[in-house]
Amino acid sequence: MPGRTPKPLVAGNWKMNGSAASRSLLAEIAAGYGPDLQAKTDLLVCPPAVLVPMAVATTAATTIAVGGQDCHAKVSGAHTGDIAAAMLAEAGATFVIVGHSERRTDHAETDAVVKAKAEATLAGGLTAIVCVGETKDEREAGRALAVVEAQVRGSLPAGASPANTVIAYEPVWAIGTGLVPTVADVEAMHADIRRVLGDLVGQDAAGMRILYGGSVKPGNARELLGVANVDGALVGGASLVAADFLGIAAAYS
Ligand SMILES: O=C(CO)COP(=O)(O)O
Repeated sequence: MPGRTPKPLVAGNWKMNGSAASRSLLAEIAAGYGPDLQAKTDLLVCPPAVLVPMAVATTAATTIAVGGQDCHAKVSGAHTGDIAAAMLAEAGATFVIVGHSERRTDHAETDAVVKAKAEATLAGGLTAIVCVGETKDEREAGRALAVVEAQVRGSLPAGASPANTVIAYEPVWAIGTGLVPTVADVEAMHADIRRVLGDLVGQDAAGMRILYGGSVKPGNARELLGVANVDGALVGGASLVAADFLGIAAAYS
């Protein structure tokens, strides 16, 4: 059976979790990521920045990619506590998550800030995972599609292509709650994001990966990830348990 196009990506966002002991989690994930799984699904782990070198070293003999969870829009300078895309790249990361709703909320990141960070990611030679998603109030008001469309238009980096940019649709109300949208709602949203990408990048839209995120677990992965235009998952809590993360990755096998 031919694999899906674009090739699905299952990405783990560890958020502010993990320690040096997470080496064993990564070793377990690596051990379970066999040739069949590798052929169908790409795997990425995004630990806190200080754990990136450990994750890179632990996965060095595998095809598992490592990413950061944020970067600054500037390449260097007086930005205490921040980290540049090039620093993540030097540590061996190849992806950066930008515009996660937790950062949009905790750090008041606007679409313009997210776009600048995504552009810094591309300039550093890494792939940006640009996160978008509506709140519960916005969905209940019937504004989900419009809100996400505006976020995609406002956050997509200049020069975005399937090789350097991934979109992650994460409804804020589904993150860490166990709640998930209906298959019909996921299908409608992902189709709409594809349409908007068509406006923005033309034919390249077809090859750009659009991930779903928000309470993805092994038990719902096949249903959610099997939806048209869902090209993988951005996984929070379940990415911290090897069997769960691998179980989600197996959704496309
Ligand atoms: O925010 C998320 C991934 O970035 C999703 O988190 P959960 O999978 O824990 O709901």
